[in-house]
Amino acid sequence: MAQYARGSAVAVIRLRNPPVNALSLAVLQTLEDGLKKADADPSVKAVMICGENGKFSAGADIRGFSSPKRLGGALGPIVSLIESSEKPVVAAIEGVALGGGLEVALGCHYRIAHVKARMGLPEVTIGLLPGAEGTQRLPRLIGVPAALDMITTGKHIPATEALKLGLVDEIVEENTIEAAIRLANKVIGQPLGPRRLSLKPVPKVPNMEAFLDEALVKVKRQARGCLAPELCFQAVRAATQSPFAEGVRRERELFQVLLSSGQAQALQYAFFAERAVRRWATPSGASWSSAAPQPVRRAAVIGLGTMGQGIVTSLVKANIPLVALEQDLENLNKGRKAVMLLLQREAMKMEGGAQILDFHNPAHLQFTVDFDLLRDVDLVIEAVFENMALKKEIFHKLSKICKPGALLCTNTSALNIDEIASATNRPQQVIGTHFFSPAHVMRLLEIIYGRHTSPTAIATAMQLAKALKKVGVVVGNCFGFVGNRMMFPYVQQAVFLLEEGSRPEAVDQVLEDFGFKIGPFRMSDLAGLDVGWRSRKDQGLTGPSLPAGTPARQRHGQRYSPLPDLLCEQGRFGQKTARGWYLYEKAGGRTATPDPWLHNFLSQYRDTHGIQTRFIDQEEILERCLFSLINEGFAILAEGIASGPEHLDVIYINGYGWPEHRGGPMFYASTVGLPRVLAKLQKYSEAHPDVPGLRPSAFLKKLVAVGNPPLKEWMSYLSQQSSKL
Ligand SMILES: CC(C)(COP(=O)(O)OP(=O)(O)OC[C@H]1O[C@@H](n2cnc3c(N)ncnc32)[C@H](O)[C@@H]1OP(=O)(O)O)[C@@H](O)C(=O)NCCC(=O)NCCSC(=O)/C=C/CCCCCCCCCCCCC(=O)O
Repeated sequence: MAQYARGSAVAVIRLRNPPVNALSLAVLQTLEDGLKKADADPSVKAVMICGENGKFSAGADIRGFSSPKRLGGALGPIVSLIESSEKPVVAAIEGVALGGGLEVALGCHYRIAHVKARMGLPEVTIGLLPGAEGTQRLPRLIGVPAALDMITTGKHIPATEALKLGLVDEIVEENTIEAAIRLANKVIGQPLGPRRLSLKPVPKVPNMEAFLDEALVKVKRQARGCLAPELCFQAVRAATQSPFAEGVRRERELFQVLLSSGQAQALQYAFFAERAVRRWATPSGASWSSAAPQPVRRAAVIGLGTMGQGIVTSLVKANIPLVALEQDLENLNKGRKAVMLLLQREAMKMEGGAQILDFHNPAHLQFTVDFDLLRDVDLVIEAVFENMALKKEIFHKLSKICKPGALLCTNTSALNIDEIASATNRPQQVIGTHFFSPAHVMRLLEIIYGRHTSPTAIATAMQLAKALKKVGVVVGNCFGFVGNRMMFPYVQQAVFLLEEGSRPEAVDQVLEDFGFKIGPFRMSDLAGLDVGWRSRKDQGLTGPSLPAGTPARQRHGQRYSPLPDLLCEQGRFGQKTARGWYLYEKAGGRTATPDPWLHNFLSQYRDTHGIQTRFIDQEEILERCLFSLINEGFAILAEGIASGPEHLDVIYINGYGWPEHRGGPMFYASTVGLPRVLAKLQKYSEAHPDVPGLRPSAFLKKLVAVGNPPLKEWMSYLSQQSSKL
């Protein structure tokens, strides 16, 4: 609702819809009523619009977009109504003014903001554009380059930047509402024409067309198949080419295109999924609603390799004092140097960074080789390399040294949390925290509870994720947890496709065209082929422990491809050795070039194993890779490793470069239709009976049998059926 109050010559309209004053139809109705009332009341000389509880508005109620009938172009005409008011209207912006909220403010004649307020038009991030005339007013106010940047990226800007851009007239450090009322009183009677943005011309940019053409190339490159950025661009371009009213018509057309696109639904699903996973629960009944986190006043990181360096950087950025520990002085000095470099780079990106990131102060960041300094920390993150024996040794030591309440976290991408916990005297305080590389950049934190992990430990790890500005997703303990477990069959299919006739660049291209940031082979070259090789050796799948006489392309009766092992045996570890699935310009180089040596090697390999090379089309590449990954997702849900499909989707979007406009793998499966996913898996499984990853999961079959229910109902079928699965 919006609340109308009139105590003086200034009428106050307060947007009110907790927690973020989203603009529902009811809020809009009362806003409209308030404006009309103020207009009709001769004692009212000016109007001030603000939001309840220190927040202006986070924009249109996103949940309303799922029933487009009800939207009916509701907001644009109200923004016009504000602008055409004969009495000055002042927006008092506190907290956030986002999307439709900022568009309301753009309709006002004056905008005054609190210094801590943030503003933005983030519609593009939920697959839309600012459809309440924002694409036409913003360029008129702050110019095309700045408006394009805000509208096509959706970034939030602080009030100080908004002032520099001319988006607000004034910023205040104290009471914004009082300041806005003062301003409203001051401007009573002043001409409003120059304050009406729809009447202003779009400021000229020298060589506007060339500027726009260049901007479009950049927008398209960054969009990677997502429609909204380009349509946002087109709406702004319309502002530069047409009068206001025509630009608004164009904006509406483009808005409707986006609203009915599947992409907007996927992105809005992703928005709510990210919030839904905060409400974690485990099969034993522990949950966010009853578990309280314990404070983390001081932390420690063990191991200053690539992961440890990123984790330390993240903790410093979150202002958590910490001790960084290495096994010896040589590694400590190497690690310290790398961390300092990372922190300097991060500080340069931040306004006032060097002061904010106080990393030269040993009270905030201390480097040591002395385990004893870990006695009084509240939380330890072990980030040494993936070796069970080493990790157990460290945890055994930690359980002797650390104070009783300290939480012991292991950064692992696959190892058994229970086994690591068994080395301690406090398994209830051991938890997996799987960071993604680079750890100070990637948003995902997979949080893995073991058999004995306490609800407090989970709540504390989730709280840590929040402090680090990461998305924490709580999952159960199994090999590879959720993310990597789903990745195994995907990568396996990619390699099988090479055996059968494809090439790395063809497979990568299909998956990158689908929207992945990087295809499986480029990804593998980046991560280093030796990582998987070491793990396969540990599992006895290759290397000296492989029993003599094991067939080259079979393990435990299942199809196995030795191709990645053969590359490693040739010293081809990917980017670090300048050769892997591709060729690179130098060791550590980034530019992947298809490698004739590899093509030849693949042909010889097929000849050796009597494999007939065949042409594999894009559809088969996409389906085999994606559907096997999705199939594993259904198995994970059935086993209770994750409490809902949203968890899997949030993990894939934030940790594995899954295109957000496709909503995550499980959402994607729901849009393809589960019967189709099942039919395709059945087809491929019949063709490859020795590949368990293609054998449809019982849960998927069940969902198809009950009539392909919507994703939000999937888990209810699991509880009815779990005993029969
Ligand atoms: C920065 C935030 C605002 C706050 O972040 P944070 O403090 O971390 O809190 P969160 O956990 O993110 O959010 C708290 C809860 O609030 C929910 N939320 C947040 N924003 C919205 C929203 N816009 N709509 C609905 N719900 C919202 C959030 O889900 C949390 O609840 P829960 O935990 O999930 O239960 C941050 O939240 C943020 O960035 N929000 C999104 C901002 C955004 O994207 N805004 C743009 C929205 S689109 C828009 O404005 C488009 C305008 C174009 C034209 C529109 C024309 C039609 C308008 C009419 C609308 C009619 C709707 C009909 C519905 C009806 O009446 O029934």
